[in-house]
Amino acid sequence: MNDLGRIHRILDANLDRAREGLRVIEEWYRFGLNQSSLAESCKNYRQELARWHRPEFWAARDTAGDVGTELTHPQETQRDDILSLLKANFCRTQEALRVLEEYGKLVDVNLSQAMKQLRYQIYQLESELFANQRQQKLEQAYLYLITMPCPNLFNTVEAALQSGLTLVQYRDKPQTDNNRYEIAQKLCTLCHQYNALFIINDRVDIALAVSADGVHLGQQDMPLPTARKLLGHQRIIGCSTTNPDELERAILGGADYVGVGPVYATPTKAGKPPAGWDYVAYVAQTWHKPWFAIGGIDLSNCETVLGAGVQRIAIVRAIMDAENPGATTQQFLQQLQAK
Ligand SMILES: Cc1ncc(COP(=O)(O)OP(=O)(O)O)c(N)n1
Ligand SMILES: Cc1ncsc1CCOP(=O)(O)O
Ligand SMILES: [Mg+2]
Repeated sequence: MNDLGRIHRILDANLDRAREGLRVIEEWYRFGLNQSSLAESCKNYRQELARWHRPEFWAARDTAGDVGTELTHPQETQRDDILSLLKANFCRTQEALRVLEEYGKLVDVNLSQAMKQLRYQIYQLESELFANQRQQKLEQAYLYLITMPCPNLFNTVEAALQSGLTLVQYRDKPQTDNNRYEIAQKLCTLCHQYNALFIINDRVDIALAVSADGVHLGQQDMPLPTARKLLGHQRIIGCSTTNPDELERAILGGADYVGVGPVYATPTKAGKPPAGWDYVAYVAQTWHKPWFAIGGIDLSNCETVLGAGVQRIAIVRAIMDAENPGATTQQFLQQLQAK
């Protein structure tokens, strides 16, 4: 085989690779998310790749003589969750397109240009998927667990995740940065194993460092527009609010959700006065994205809170301090579902 034949062989393998990666992604859009327009985009990209697959590329195929068929990285045989599976297939597709773009330059400049364009389109698709995926999960979350430092932090969070919790915030004020980073990393992995969103309190840098799903910012934390610049639109930003002015700033800044409270005075946020039920009612009328009532909520007053127009709640002590955090999580979820 001459060099041209070898290049055709590379193009053949990578056209297949890109199509396979896209097919895996397409199936999730179609059957996992019921998103027909995104599934359709994948199908169109696959068809475009098929149009570039010329007979001379097929003719150069030599599967039996491919020295790479035996090379499998251990990470390829197992994936932790659906997101890592999708990420791996986006990566596979983009790499194949990059190879096609480079080797295509030696054969057909139009093919090379088309592959470059397609690669950008796939990047866009990936960004949309991950942004979308997070927003959808947020929409579906009615119970938000906020952690507090405790000796059995991981077991407590895992028990809640096992009971169906899908949204966790890591809040750990008196902590050194290196410990905070390590704990955040472990919690992030744990939450993603259970397909739950993982948010970091206060710290945009830690959120970026551990690839968390987002950050929660209070009025004393980094300004929302700055955090948005750093985190981009793929990640979630939540804001604490206690009055209509703060809510307006959150709306203008493009917050994805807001915390509303404290609805009751709480030792977890000692000294912060309750925001008042009028403000709760105001948010219910004004804000159309997810919002979570927070502060002093437990199983004994949850029904009263839900009776005041609240649909979502954020909890620290009532779960973190519970004798049986899994059972308590279940009881909160049952009360929320009954509404
Ligand atoms: C969901 C949610 N709502 C409110 C807060 C409080 O944030 P903040 O006012 O910044 O106070 P700290 O939690 O940082 O003490 C929150 N963390 N989460
Ligand atoms: C962080 C925060 N912000 C307003 S109230 C609160 C703490 C809520 O904690 P708890 O659920 O233990 O009352
Ligand atoms: Mg804060």
